[in-house]
Amino acid sequence: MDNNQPDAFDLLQVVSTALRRHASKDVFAIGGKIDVETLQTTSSVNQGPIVIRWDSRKGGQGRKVSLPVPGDEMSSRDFQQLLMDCQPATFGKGNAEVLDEEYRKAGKMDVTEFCTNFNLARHGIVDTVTQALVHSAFEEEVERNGVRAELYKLNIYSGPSGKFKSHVDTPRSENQMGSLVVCLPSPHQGGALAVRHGGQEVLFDWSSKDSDSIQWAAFFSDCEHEVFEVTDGHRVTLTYNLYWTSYGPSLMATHLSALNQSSFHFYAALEKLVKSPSFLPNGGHIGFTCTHGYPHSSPAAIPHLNPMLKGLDMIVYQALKRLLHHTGVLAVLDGSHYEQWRDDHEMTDSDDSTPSDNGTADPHATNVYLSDFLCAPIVWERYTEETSLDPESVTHSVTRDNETTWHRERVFPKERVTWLNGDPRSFKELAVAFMTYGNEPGIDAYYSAAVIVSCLPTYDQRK
Ligand SMILES: O=C(O)CCC(=O)C(=O)O
Ligand SMILES: [Fe+2]
Repeated sequence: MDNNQPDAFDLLQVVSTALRRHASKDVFAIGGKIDVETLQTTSSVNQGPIVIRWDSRKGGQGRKVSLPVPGDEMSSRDFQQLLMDCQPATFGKGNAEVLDEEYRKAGKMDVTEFCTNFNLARHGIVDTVTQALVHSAFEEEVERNGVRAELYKLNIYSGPSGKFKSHVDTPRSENQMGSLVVCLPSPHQGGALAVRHGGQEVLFDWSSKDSDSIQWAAFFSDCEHEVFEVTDGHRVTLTYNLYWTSYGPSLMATHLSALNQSSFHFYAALEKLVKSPSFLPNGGHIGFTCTHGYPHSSPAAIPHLNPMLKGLDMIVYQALKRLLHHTGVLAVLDGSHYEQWRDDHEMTDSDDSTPSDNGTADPHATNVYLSDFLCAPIVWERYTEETSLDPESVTHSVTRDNETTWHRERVFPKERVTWLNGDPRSFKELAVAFMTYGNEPGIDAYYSAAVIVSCLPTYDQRK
């Protein structure tokens, strides 16, 4: 073995440390890149280069410059004028605003002095920040579900000595969660941004000779950061303050008034249905078969499932939740091979309480096995004459102190569900729910489809 090679165990240890339980907190700065080429082809309306417009102090005229700055003389002159129209950037020291070029050497233009066609939302930057940072800060912070970015300043750090020494940004409100820096296409050398937190550092080096991309970084407010010296060229940035919002993309599942449901045709029809005395007067379950697939592999994923619903599934979930409080996303297990097996062995259903048709032939209702997770972990089922593949009574083993015991549990109750859009088992997109393992070698599987099921109270209760 090469002694200079690190031991695989040490390498693994580094990975484990990085991924340790609270690793989410280690995500404190993220960044990304947009190629200028992509920029010019992603929108039919807002095509072309990034443009900055401002009122020049020279003659009070409106000026504009495109980035990257085209090679012609006039464009270079406009860019020079932008440099001249920027003011020396200050920074906060205690309560005072200080100008000290040893600490910060940069030009700035306040947001009231310029405008730009650069559009954060168009490039998904805020979406990415929300996705990556909101979840890193999630834990107890219930009201922090999304992020809003507010343009703050244009800054130009020019070579040979543009810089901003180590500092923490002053929060502008208690809702401020971080800062976002977007580096516009302009050739420069040096000027890397270092962001530090908890003894770790992330470096964003956007220096480039050919200014072919927009690069950005976002970080939490409590991170110390610094811009190293720009040795050549001009590093042009837009800075944004990032604020928490109480509403975010994943919140729709719990934010029931987010959508005006009454604008949907089906909502009025559904409301009428559940208010009708002739519809399930003794109560029951109503279900909707999801139109998208939701792969999940553990019960722990359940709390995160509702926020992930897509399209019509989310709209129906909201509607049912609003009308009938007890609504959940579940799986329907396809127990057909158990039923076949049972019939072949001329056995009756093990559970006498299995709901029946009650004499009313409702073509929309079927008896199904429900699971409260969409794709259960492998459940070890021991084949016995009586229970082979019975979804209602899964047998699983627990090994403790080298001793294995077998448990039988009623994990997948059979319920009668009235379907709003058809029994999921008639849809073809069923996902594997769990695998069973018999005494005989061989593996079998149940299949499942995601459904939204609500409990409908009796008519007297829901009146
Ligand atoms: O330009 C950067 O990368 C960071 C600028 C900065 O830290 C600030 O404006 O407060
Ligand atoms: Fe800063």
